[in-house]
Amino acid sequence: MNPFVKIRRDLHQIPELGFQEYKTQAYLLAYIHSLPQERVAIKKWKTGLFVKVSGLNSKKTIGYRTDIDGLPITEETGLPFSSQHSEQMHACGHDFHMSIALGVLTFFVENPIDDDLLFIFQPAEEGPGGAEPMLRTEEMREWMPDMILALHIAPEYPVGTIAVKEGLLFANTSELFIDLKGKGGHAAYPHQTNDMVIAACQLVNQLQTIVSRNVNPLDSAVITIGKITGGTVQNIIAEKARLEGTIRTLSPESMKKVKHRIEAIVKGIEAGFECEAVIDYGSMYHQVYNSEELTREFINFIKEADAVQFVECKEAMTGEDFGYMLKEIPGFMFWLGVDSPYGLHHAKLTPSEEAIDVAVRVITKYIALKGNQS
Ligand SMILES: CC(=O)N[C@@H](CCC[C@H](N)C(=O)O)C(=O)O
Repeated sequence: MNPFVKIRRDLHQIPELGFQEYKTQAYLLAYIHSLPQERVAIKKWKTGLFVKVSGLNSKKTIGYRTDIDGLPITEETGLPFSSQHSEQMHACGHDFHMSIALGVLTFFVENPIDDDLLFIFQPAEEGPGGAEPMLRTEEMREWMPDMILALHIAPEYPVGTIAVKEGLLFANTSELFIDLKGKGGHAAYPHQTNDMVIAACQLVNQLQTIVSRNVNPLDSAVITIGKITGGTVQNIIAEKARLEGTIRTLSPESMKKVKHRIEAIVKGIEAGFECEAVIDYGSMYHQVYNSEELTREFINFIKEADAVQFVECKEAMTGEDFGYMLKEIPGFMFWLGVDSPYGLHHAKLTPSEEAIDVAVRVITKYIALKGNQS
């Protein structure tokens, strides 16, 4: 078995949520320590890692970033190497991202190039976000890359496909939490209460009018409420309810407008139901904007490469805190085809492991080309 497929399977069994990636960090460290150490320097940051591989005659540093956290999902793949952690799963491919990063890292430890390489193993991509605080660290300042790249698995594309575009690739995101508090009471006396289950239902419906009525149809936005909680038991009218969701927009300006509308609608619910509402926007991610020049060059490289097909994709409403890194460092993110019948964030996501070797080969070739140019 390809050693990086084995690594993917090991990591798949130990998914951990943002900033709790202790076993993952220990696994990554044990593997990296097993490599020849002459050119390797490691710095821990919370549950993440910075790993520098020194070049032979460095003029610049090339960064490669992988995320390392899992999601709160109960796995339903039935795979023999399924998650051993209850209600946690690598359902967004970060096990793939990490094994590919280790494959690339191993190659350059064994085959050094001119330039230095910085591998960033970043916690908490699914939330609350590790990229922005990592950027502010002394370690990052000291080892700041001159360019950076990252990938994300794409279940909808076949293995051997790389999909990318110049400019905007992923949306601006903001989490959304709304707490409603009214007056609970006996199920048979609704006239004496302010029912927060009804308020929450109304609010969800009204929030969905923002995208259809307030956002320019030629622009795009998404408001998804992924979780509703409220009430205590079937014959008590709920005093409290909570909505948890996320907002996606194609520009920071649209994000402001959507939030303004959310606040107006929530005020209306407060007035209409005589209840209190508190909005919390949680964490926000800057859009992923690919450097035109580097992406164009990468696309030309892919077009020439054996065993990979280039697909020019459209922007997606997914979010990625890698956007913060791209705000400060020229670079790009791309989609790697992994051909899964179930999509990202699904309990049955089963990406094809053949994509791991494809990715390691293509990325090492690209980095070798860039890192021997000085
Ligand atoms: C690639 C991907 O799926 N990323 C996540 C990022 C989530 C950020 C945050 N927790 C939010 O929901 O706004 C995504 O859901 O797009």
